[in-house]
Amino acid sequence: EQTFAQQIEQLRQTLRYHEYQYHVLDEPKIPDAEYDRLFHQLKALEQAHPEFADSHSPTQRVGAKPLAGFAQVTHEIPMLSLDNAFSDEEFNAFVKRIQDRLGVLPEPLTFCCEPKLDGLAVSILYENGVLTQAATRGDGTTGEDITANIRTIRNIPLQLLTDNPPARLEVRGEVFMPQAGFEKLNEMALAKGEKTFANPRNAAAGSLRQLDPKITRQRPLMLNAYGIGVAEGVLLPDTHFARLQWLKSIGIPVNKEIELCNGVENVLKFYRTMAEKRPHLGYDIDGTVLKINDIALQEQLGFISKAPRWAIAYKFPAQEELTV
Ligand SMILES: Cc1c[n+]2nc(N)[nH]c2nc1OC(C)C
Repeated sequence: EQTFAQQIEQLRQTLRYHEYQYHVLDEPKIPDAEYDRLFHQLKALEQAHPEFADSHSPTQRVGAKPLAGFAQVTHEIPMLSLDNAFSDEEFNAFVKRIQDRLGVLPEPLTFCCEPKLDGLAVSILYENGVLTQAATRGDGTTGEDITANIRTIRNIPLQLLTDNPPARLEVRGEVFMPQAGFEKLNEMALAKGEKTFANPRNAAAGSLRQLDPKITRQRPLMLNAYGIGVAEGVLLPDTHFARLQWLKSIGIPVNKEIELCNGVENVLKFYRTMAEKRPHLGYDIDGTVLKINDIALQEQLGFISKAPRWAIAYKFPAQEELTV
């Protein structure tokens, strides 16, 4: 016979596990209806036993009341932008600059290749495994505190799925709105005579800038992590790809198109493959981000004033503006 505290704790663990299977592994183990039943069972138990309230419970996604404004957050590590390439020649020139700078290079040079999601870059801080703060990129140094809104995004865990979480871990990634959700949102806005959004990126930005988390919660937003900022109390893997795999293992969603490419030819093949996949992904991307995978090499290369020397966004030609 379980105590109420044990029932509540067990339901919280079960729901976190199923959120991970669904949102991170894309391998749900139970039907959505069963998940909903467990969720409402936990909600009822927590309401009946407020002495066991816990702000990190999977039920605690919607902030209390609307904010009057957004507080400012200073990024401990600046969130820099990326240098762009618009042709193979420009990408090759990027690689040549790296070769000139590093002199001897591992052969082949391994790149971690990622789709560049067309959303908003955010920073999410977990302290001792629980989500404590989230901010927009802002100007790279200072962003807006959007913690309450980030907490409403279903594929962002409120608690990391690990028994020994880092003291502090800053996850960096892109919040975006899938195309299907964007079209549904605009249909509803039209039906209600409200303003529609020009594209999913604007819809994501508008949804994250809502002062009322109850509105943000109704918007179909998702996160895909692409990097780590601050990390304390944990020994991180020594390649970028392994770091992303580690993030995924502790419950952080990472885009499934990301792959390692050895040598420039394979990187350019990845770029062309992503260009072909682009119309069928179900979300907007505006190019790829191609990063030196080895962290030691990244640190040797460092950053130009505003962007890293070790990464470049190879963008697609601007898509003809879709008239919504
Ligand atoms: C600004 C940015 C944006 N993106 N998007 C991806 N996929 N990776 C990535 N990395 C970024 O910056 C790091 C290279 C520092």
